[in-house]
Amino acid sequence: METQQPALRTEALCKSFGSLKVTRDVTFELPRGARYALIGPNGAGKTTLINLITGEMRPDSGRILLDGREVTQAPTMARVRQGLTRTFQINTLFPDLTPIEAVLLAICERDRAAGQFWRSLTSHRVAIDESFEILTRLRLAEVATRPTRTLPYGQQRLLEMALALATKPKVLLLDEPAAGVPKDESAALFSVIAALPGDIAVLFIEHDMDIVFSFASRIIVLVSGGVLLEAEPAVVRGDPRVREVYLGKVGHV
Ligand SMILES: Nc1ncnc2c1ncn2[C@@H]1O[C@H](COP(=O)(O)OP(=O)(O)OP(=O)(O)O)[C@@H](O)[C@H]1O
Repeated sequence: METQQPALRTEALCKSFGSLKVTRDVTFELPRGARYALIGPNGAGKTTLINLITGEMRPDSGRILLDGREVTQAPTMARVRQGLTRTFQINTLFPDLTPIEAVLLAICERDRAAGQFWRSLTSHRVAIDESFEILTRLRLAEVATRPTRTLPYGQQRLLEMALALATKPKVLLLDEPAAGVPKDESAALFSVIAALPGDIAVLFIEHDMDIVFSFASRIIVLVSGGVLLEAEPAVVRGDPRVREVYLGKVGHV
């Protein structure tokens, strides 16, 4: 039976490093299928918030719920098994593997973590088919057998997303997925993100406001660790506080 729970919910999350408060009472919900952007000036606490949600850091207080189940103290891998996956700002790929090898490995690792240690020949074929499906969805099928190091950087970032998809996520957290990608390729990369399956909720950090306003259905604005505003793009664009503390500075609105 479908539940009405949001895919992800945070409640009053707080985190300090010494006397520096980097996450202040952050409460928000990510509904199923969401395409939300997390924006804010440098140092606003965006990556820290992602690290708290994934379990790479523990909050000082507050709660995190995945599909209504509390995971605040759960290890990162347990959260991955419950459908929470992230990508990083930096490239984390193996340069000598091909995309099909990398995605297959990720699928085998997923199944091993789920307790499925042994595969019949038929199920290997199923895994290969699944790998090609993922690569096709991310427009990487044509380069599936080329070593990763020979791929243009934009395709390497797409391969990172393919590896994330191999975990069968319900919530996908993308930390600057287009970082380092030439501007004319980043819109193509985000159109792939927008076209991900409708049951995956996506939260992405992105600095390019043209991209944010084109691809986010809703925007969370973080300033000094706290949520200044969460609203539809048109409302964020017109909010004078956002202009003043963030957008005005970079002059994109
Ligand atoms: N492990 C840490 N120990 C101490 N301070 C940290 C740590 N991680 C982050 N900070 C500080 O916390 C604040 C928030 O950093 P964070 O990386 O979350 O911001 P951000 O919004 O992602 O920034 P950017 O847009 O530049 O990536 C910054 O002042 C940063 O220096």
